[in-house]
Amino acid sequence: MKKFSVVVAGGGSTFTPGIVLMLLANQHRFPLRALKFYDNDGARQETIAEACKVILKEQAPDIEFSYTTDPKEAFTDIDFVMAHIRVGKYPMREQDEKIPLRHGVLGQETCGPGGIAYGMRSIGGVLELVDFMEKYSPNAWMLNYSNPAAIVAEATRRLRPKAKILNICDMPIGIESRMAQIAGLKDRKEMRVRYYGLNHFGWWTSIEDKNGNDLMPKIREHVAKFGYVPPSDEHGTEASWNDTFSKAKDVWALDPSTFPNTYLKYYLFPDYVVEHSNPEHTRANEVMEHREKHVFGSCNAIIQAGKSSAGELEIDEHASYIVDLAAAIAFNTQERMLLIVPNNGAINNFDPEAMVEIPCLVGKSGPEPLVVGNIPQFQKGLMSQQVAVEKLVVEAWEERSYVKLWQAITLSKTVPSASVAKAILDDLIVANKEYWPELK
Ligand SMILES: NC(=O)c1ccc[n+]([C@@H]2O[C@H](COP(=O)([O-])OP(=O)(O)OC[C@H]3O[C@@H](n4cnc5c(N)ncnc54)[C@H](O)[C@@H]3O)[C@@H](O)[C@H]2O)c1
Ligand SMILES: O=P(O)(O)OC[C@H]1O[C@H](O[C@H]2[C@H](O)[C@@H](O)[C@@H](O)O[C@@H]2CO)[C@H](O)[C@@H](O)[C@@H]1O
Ligand SMILES: [Mn+2]
Repeated sequence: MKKFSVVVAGGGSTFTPGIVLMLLANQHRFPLRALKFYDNDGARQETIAEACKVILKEQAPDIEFSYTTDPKEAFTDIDFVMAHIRVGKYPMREQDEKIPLRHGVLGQETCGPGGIAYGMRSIGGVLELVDFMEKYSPNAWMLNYSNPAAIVAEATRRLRPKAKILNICDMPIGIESRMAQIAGLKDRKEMRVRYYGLNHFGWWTSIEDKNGNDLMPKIREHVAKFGYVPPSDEHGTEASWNDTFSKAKDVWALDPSTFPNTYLKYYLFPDYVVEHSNPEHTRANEVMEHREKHVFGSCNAIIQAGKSSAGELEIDEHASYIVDLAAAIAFNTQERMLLIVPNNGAINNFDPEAMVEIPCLVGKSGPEPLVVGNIPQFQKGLMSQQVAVEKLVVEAWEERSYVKLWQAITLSKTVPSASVAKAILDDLIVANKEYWPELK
């Protein structure tokens, strides 16, 4: 079987060790000859990389491993780029979440003004990765899950239309895992789903088992009472995430014929989110206090001891969708996956140039979207407003336009008025002066 060369862009990510463990657990279906890390923060990456070096030496010494901050070294002779960068890292995520709250508007990583600010930072970073890939390994594919995936996907559609890049998200994977548990199945892959929307803004319309039996009624009975909180939670979900999974029951009530992506809570219940937010301590603080501390603490322990058992790194099961995708391209498996792709008529009564998150069959030439057909007025109205926000952000970045970015924030369903939008925008400009293009 052919072996592949992969570069992880954003090697210093807290998700890198879990993804490396997942890649090692999937060598039978996606074997590696080489694995490289690339990051623009060498110190952050070195800690993650030196610990992963110990793990790789123990488990797969024949995989050639290296890490670098040099794009030419990183992107030469690779088959896949797995990209998960966070431009501005957690300190800027904290600003994305706290600045809107100062103006009575929800602060979130990928939604609302926070997501717009994050998008204005991410576009340049991801386009740079695409250009490195095309310069040094023109036949490679980029599997991008750098957020905000919706804005990044629109930017790559518009500004790198020929690039071999697939934009993906693991939120549906996580929710489907919970749905499978609720339905009494062992794994989400025992389900066959139909879904449509934008990234972090979608709905399931059909869920069947492999024999075509409708699982919606059983799942619906649970979601109506408990949202996506499963009967037993072996993973020990963090409180704020548990609240999000529980709130899905209220989001579901707005269209009981479907199941919602959890992110719709931010657009349909922004008042609830603001009431339950602490402007001094947001999700970014939780992640820095938990995931970042845990991952870097484990990596340092592994480096000190020279053995992986000294740390408590866990395989990122959800990330196996990345191998599903890479294997589908490498071996033409025709895997059925939710991907963020140009609509191009798949949703018949929606903008053909919108980037939509829908089921696709994936093979060596990339994704082949399945037809969705017409969508209802409620979802169409919500999606039209949100996709206009995402498109305006990309136009604002490309044209360096203050007014278009003001329009984008004003148009967001999470923002009450143009005056509040302007106040938030002016604060975000100051906070992002190192990262955004200068607006005129
Ligand atoms: N698509 C999804 O469903 C999904 C799921 C989980 C995480 N993510 C995304 O994965 C990314 C990583 O998340 P994290 O919490 O581990 O962040 P993190 O800050 O721990 O890691 C991000 C890394 O990217 C690096 N980086 C930033 N800008 C860069 C650039 N221009 N070039 C190269 N490297 C750069 C940083 O130095 C850092 O090491 C984020 O974008 C996050 O939103 C997406
Ligand atoms: O607040 P964070 O940084 O913990 O999570 C934000 C990300 O949340 C989603 O990814 C989840 C995923 O859905 C879940 O199953 C599990 O794997 O954890 C992931 C990260 O927590 C969302 O899809 C991402 O886009 C967000 O960045
Ligand atoms: Mn996501």
